[in-house]
Amino acid sequence: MTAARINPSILAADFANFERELDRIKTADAAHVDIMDNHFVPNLTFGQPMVERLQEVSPIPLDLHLMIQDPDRWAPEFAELGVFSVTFHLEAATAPATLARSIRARGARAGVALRPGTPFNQIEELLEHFDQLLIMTVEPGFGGQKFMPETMPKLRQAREWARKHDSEIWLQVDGGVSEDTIGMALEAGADTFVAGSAVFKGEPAEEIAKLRAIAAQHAH
Ligand SMILES: O=C(CO)[C@H](O)[C@H](O)COP(=O)(O)O
Ligand SMILES: [Fe+2]
Repeated sequence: MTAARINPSILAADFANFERELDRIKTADAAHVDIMDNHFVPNLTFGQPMVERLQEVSPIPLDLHLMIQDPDRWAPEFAELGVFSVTFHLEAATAPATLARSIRARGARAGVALRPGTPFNQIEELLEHFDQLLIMTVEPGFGGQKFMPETMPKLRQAREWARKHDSEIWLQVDGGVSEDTIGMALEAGADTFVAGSAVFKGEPAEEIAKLRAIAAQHAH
């Protein structure tokens, strides 16, 4: 497996200083941007003008996590902004495979996310259309929640699927990822790690390096 990717979530950053905060995580692989619409989840964050500006100032690629209703309508517009990846929730989408094609056609990687309660078999048949699968390890909506180990069997199923299909799909986990929990997700087959509070609780560059070091140990 290639080296683990660490994507800090700017949901845990200082909202008054995004340019500076993005600079503090420049050693990461991508900045994870949580888009919430106060309908799909009970929280509200950023819209397109904000993403457009983040895209201009960020030294690293943007990894968008859309926690919104009607992604069929909005995800292509976000992809249009030139971001690295756009992930929408399966539970909110009407035509997931068509949407994946439309995201890719705009030059972004297409991702699909599953809530903790959504089983793997609901995405299995469609997974070949995606570049990345996001397995939520908390209920989407808020940072700082506790990692749910009960989502690990689903991650194992996804890793097994990738092996069987000789697929290079990235398997991402998001929610409660820290020095204490990243090992569990690595063992279950994740290769991309979103961490908000764990990165911004201290000096981000140091916290990113710690997570990378743990991942490197697991690789051997
Ligand atoms: O999608 C999310 C919440 O819905 C965030 O990306 C996630 O919660 C990251 O925060 P933390 O690492 O603090 O759990
Ligand atoms: Fe997220």
